Amino acid sequence: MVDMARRLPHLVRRSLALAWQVDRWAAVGLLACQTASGVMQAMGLLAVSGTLTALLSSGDIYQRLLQAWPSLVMLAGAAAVRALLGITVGWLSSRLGPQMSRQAERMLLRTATDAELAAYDAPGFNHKREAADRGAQAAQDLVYEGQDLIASAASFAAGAAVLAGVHPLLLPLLVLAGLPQAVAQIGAARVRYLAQLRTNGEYRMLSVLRWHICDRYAADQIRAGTMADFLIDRYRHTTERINSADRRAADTGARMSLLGSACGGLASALVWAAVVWLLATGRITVGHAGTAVFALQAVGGALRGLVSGGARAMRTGLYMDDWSDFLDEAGGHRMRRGAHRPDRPREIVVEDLVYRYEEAESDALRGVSLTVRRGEVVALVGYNGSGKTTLGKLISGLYLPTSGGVAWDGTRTADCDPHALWSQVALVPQDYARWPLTARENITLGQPSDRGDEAVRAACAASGADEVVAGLRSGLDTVLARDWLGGQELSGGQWQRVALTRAFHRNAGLLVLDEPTANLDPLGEYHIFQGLRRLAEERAVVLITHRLTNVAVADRIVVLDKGRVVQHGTFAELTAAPGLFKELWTYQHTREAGERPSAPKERLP
Ligand SMILES: Nc1ncnc2c1ncn2[C@@H]1O[C@H](COP(=O)(O)OP(=O)(O)OP(=O)(O)O)[C@@H](O)[C@H]1O
Repeated sequence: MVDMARRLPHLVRRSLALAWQVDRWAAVGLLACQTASGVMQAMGLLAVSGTLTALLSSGDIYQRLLQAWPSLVMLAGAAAVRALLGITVGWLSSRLGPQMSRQAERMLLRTATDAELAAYDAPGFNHKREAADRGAQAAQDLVYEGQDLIASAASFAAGAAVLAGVHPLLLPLLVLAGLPQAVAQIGAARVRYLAQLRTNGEYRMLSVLRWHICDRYAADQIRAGTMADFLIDRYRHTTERINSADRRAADTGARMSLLGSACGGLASALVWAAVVWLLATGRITVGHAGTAVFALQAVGGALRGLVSGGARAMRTGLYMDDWSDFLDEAGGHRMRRGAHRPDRPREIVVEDLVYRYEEAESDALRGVSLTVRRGEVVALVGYNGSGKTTLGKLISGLYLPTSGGVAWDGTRTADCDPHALWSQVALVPQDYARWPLTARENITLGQPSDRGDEAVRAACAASGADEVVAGLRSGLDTVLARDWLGGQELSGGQWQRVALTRAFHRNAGLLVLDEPTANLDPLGEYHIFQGLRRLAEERAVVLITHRLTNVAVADRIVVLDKGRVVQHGTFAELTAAPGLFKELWTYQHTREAGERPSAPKERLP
């Protein structure tokens, strides 16, 4: 609570800034209306007090009614204005609240894309991102909670003023009576928050399972593999774990509330006893006692409102705190690199490179050194898990070395502006994204060149995707997603051609192709490798492939094994020299020739 109180001003500032950003007039109007509504409530209470004092005073009833009349008018007026303000507050809140959450989500998305790629390998990052996401959703609750708090605070202030006027003893007693409930409710809110935080991982698993179970990409495998029962069972087990954590939190919260209410009840009895005692000992009049009854109820209600609103606001504050922390630090992975803006690289030098994934027990790459030059195709080959993809990502500046260096024309990737560097990278990863966008957007990645569709068509011709586009109902305007209205789905190989077209369309100085033809037919594959030399004229090309016949196109071949470079040379050199490449080549070559191969040493049974 102390920590929360310390961070509260920062949070309030950020929330107000959020409201100001999305709709400043609604934010100002809301604050003004809430404050006015609080003032009206206070005036109403003062009017009740005035009416009661007038009616319960001694004298002629006609005179007393006449005396009470202004207060009654004030009471009715305050109630009418409050009703109007209530409607306005409701209208403005429903405008502002959802917009605040959407804005908070957008800020979160921007922060997530500004985090280092390595963040996604750190288990804590996803956890923090999810907590922040919940904070973004909760942003709109702050509007309603702030509203309740302001109203309760105004009502408390009015009641307190009236009560203090009746007798100075009553107010401190009442505040004391409210304390146990306040502590209990805030404690319960914190218990619920912590339970949700602990089950974040389970929630993530649920959403992943939901996606896998319902999405069409795995629908055939779920049916053919008769997996539905297994997956739904897994879903049930996960929900049971969440339910049991929720139940425990609810039970603890209820126990805390019960204890708080019991203590609060006893304390309230004390307050009422004090009123009776004050009346019995002639310290207050009957009129004052009547006013005290109303004021006590109003202040009690306001206090309860303050306590429960405060507890809810504190819980929302904890969620918002996660969001705010994430915005500041991107889960501890905000990109902080240099400002150098590299041109098309002439030479990329990798020197004594070591890379270890977060929390991995060993290095994925150890002591790797190589050079990639413009106009060259460098092929990376090796067994699964030998580090080829990781090396490709380090050369592209997607990861930063754990030690050693990757330098583009003499400047380390860590010292380069990452966005400027990536604008010089064209990457075809093994698992390319299938964006539910038009074919054109899928190829240009939302960044059309000055030559417009002409450049898109040239890239399509280079990858063989021209035939794919020709078969689309609306050509480049076709949305590549069957589920979407008017969309059309592509085959695996057709998607790979689109992924290659993206890279060919991009005017980048480094082309990284990770298994670029795994899904292509032999003709498509031949076409790509034929075009590779021409592409390399103006670029540095890094080619990762298991098809060793294709690496003949490379100027140099780097052979990796368990994260180390074990051989390098031209195709002719490596097929002639004994070593891993020759073993792999002999195995693949003889197999393709239909002969019975002998397995490479130590690897295959
Ligand atoms: N995100 C990750 N987190 C932790 N370890 C990883 C991650 N990605 C890869 N690794 C590990 O790093 C090593 C190298 O993986 P990498 O993907 O670079 O191999 P590869 O040679 O490209 O394999 P393949 O031929 O199967 O594509 C492997 O041991 C792998 O388990």
